[in-house]
Formats: sequence, structure tokens, C-alpha cells
Amino acid sequence: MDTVFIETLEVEALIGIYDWERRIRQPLLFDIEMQFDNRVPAASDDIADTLDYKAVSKRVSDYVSQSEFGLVETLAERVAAIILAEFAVAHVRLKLAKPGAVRGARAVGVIIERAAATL
Ligand SMILES: Nc1nc2c(c(=O)[nH]1)N=C([C@H](O)[C@@H](O)CO)CN2
Repeated sequence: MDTVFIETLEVEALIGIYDWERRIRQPLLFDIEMQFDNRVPAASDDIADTLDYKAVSKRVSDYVSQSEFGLVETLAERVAAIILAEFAVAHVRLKLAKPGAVRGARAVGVIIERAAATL
């Protein structure tokens, strides 16, 4: 199957388990891969027939910037569920990276894969 992807979508959010993290906003980076049949929009060359990566990016950015979770795991699950529920996506792979959260590491975070059928 084919993929529509969004790479390194940066969004600032309130996230973290420590007191000091509840008082600041931190950058989060999203890599999102969404299963989608490329042949359908390719046949019509019509944006209405495709999975609009701009629309997905805006929905994710709007949601994440308003979110206030403690764990990256929770936020990743919520974002994946939104994508599967609101867009024509059967399977999503999502990497959520929290850069600078651990000294010595460029980023930490989670990678999850979810399918609409298992929601
Ligand atoms: N698996 C996780 N481990 C940790 C998380 C998390 O969300 N998932 N969060 C923290 C802190 O908020 C950390 O990011 C602050 O540096 C620690 N471990």
C-alpha cells in the first residue's frame, strides 16, 4: 500500500510529568505515515480525491497545541485516533519526538502503529 507522509511537524505543547514542565511549552516533532491508495488521486489529479496532508497537519497542530497531557504516550494515542477517525486512513504510523528532554539525547519519544479496524 502507498503512503501519505508528514515529516517533522513541529508543534509547541504543554507536556511532561514534572512541575517545571507544567509551567512551560515545549516543542514536539511528529512524523506521520498514513496508508492511502495513491492511484485514486493520481487518476483524477483532484485534491478532493486525496488525503490532504495540509488538512491533517492543521488538525494535528490545532489539537496538540491545545493539549496538556503528562506522557507522550497519551498524546500519541490521541493523535493517531483522531487521524483514523476523521480522515480516510486505514493505518497510521506515528513518531512523536520530544527533543532536548533527556540530556545527551537529540530526542526521545514513542513510535506507534494503529489501524482503524482495531479502534
Ligand atoms: N516513556 C516516557 N518516559 C518519560 C516521559 C514520557 O512521557 N514517556 N516523560 C518524562 C518527562 O516528562 C521528561 O520528558 C522530562 O525530561 C520522563 N520519562
